[in-house]
Amino acid sequence: MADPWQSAMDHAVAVARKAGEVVCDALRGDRAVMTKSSVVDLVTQTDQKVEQLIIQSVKEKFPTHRFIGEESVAAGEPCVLSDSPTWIIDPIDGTTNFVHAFPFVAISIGFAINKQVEFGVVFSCVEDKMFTARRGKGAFCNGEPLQVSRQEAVEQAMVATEFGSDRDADVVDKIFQSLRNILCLPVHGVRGAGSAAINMCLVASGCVEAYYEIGIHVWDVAAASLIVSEAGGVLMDVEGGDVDLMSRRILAANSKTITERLVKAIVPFSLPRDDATPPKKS
Ligand SMILES: O=P([O-])([O-])O[C@@H]1[C@H](O)[C@H](O)[C@@H](O)[C@H](O)[C@H]1O
Ligand SMILES: [Mg+2]
Ligand SMILES: [Mg+2]
Repeated sequence: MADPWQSAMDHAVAVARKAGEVVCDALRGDRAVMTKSSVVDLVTQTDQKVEQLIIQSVKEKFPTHRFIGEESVAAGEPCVLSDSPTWIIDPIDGTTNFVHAFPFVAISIGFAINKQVEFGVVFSCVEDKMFTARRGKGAFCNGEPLQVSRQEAVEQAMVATEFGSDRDADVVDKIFQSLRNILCLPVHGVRGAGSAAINMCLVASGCVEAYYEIGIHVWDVAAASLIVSEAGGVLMDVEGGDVDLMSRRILAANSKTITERLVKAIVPFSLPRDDATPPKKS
């Protein structure tokens, strides 16, 4: 049977590529910086412009579909994942990188029905890498199949994580305790690309064995979560239960063995859920 969502996925790839051109062009010019939840939670006009570009272009083709977009939620739209077809958009994942022209930024577009991600598209535009996954049909980078690493010895693993944008001293202490525990397992190394979506695509590509972070949002990880699982990886909560994309926490790895070792090392904490914030607009 023909895939009912193939045309939506093709559209996502096309619009992600167009958005990538806008982002790469903007990287060559001035980038005025604004702040959101804190002085280190950054946003630019390009984030807003790219989100509008994606939403408008999807609306023209799929007028009944719903959206969860990072910048729309920041502007007061609700962050609700219903059973309806929903596009989950991060127009620039890695805005801090974008502001500093650190060359890892991605456009992330996930598409969910019945709260399940059906396809995911992550375009790392400076690298010109188009990561795609369709549920049940594998994960790809520029058309080449992806496979997670087969390394199950944590002592020989590379782990990706991020410091996030929370500067509360207690939170920062917990982040450092986790890092200390992981470095002393020991592991080969700890890395961070500055983009949750790219970190997860690195797991899917077999370049790092795992990525974890507390503080991410659903738009950072929705698309890449499918890319990881379709590449043979495992998704979990940082305390070891089922992953919940609204919970602000994620652990993505190549295997259950690695996730179980990391769960013991990560110092967990909780943040308000993405779907807990009441919308500012009625
Ligand atoms: O704000 P944004 O650049 O779209 O997304 C952020 C990036 O993915 C960053 O690497 C991660 O540490 C944050 O948790 C995300 O919110
Ligand atoms: Mg993001
Ligand atoms: Mg973003």
